[in-house]
Amino acid sequence: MAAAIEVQLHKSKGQHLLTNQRILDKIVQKSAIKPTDTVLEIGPGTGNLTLNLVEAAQSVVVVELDKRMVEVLQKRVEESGVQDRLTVINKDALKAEFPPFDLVVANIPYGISSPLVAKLVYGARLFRSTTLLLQREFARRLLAKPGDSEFNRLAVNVNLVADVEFVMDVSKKEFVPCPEVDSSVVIIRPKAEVPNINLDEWWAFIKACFCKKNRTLGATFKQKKKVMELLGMFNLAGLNGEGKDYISSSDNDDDEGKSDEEEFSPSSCSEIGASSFKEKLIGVLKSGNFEDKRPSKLSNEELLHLLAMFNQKGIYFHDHS
Ligand SMILES: C[S@@+](CC[C@H](N)C(=O)[O-])C[C@H]1O[C@@H](n2cnc3c(N)ncnc32)[C@H](O)[C@@H]1O
Repeated sequence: MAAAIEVQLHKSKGQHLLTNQRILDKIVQKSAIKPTDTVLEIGPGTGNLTLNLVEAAQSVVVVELDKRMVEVLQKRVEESGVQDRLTVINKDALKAEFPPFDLVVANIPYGISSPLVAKLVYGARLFRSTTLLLQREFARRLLAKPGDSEFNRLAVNVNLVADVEFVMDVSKKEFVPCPEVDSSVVIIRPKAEVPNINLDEWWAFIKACFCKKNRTLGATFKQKKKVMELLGMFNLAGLNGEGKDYISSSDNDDDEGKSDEEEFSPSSCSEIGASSFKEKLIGVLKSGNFEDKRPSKLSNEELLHLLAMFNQKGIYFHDHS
């Protein structure tokens, strides 16, 4: 049975408990848990979902930050006589090392959605699927396709390694206390095959391309700041045009509410090197017909192709932010 609220709930820790048993049942059913599975649950709270998971799986590992929650959860699990199937890790899920598990099922604190999804999909542990209850806007971004207004860096990076399926919307009224936002359930499944690329470089490249996601790539790579950053890296590395060219992608993400940055045009001798490098960058974009394209409309295949073209010209991406 759901509910059992014996502790004061803190909004700052995302403590909104899901109390509708029909929705809890559907989350468990959609997760397709096998009786031999070990399920990882992040943020079990007082255990509304946990009690359902323990019934379906061989064992459940929960990671919960709040000791008060752990005490209530353990009491409920003991009352149900299933404590042997539960392992509790009383830590921050972003810092804890996860033991082996088959799948994740969780109603997570929304404040850690982004780093937690990254930790799961890019983490060392192999798993079958991750069923997550997320803030609706975040779920929509995960599900977005190129050209959708919600499509951004998060969708690009997650879609490189995983497929995301929409399961259902959940109204904020189903939680205690009622949060300000609605929710949605999605299932994330790792792709069977992922591109054989340097992921650190991919993230830096995507960060550079999406620094203003609706700006053309030509405009992005003409920015004075980018070119000058590159020049700095050039001098630092002492490469002077030989070997790898590193482009920093320390810019802020996304485009809302910021004025455009100045385009690079050389005004002194020290800026001549950067000017020719800018031409090299634009040459790559032009040769692939990418100059007028906006990153928010490009598929992962197109972005992978562009990265390969930069690499062929000896240009590599590197995040030193
Ligand atoms: C949205 S509540 C979900 C509770 C429960 N799963 C449910 O559906 O009723 C999120 C839970 O995550 C816990 N939490 C918050 N930040 C956390 C973190 N960084 N690591 C682990 N647990 C966290 C909160 O204490 C809270 O119990």
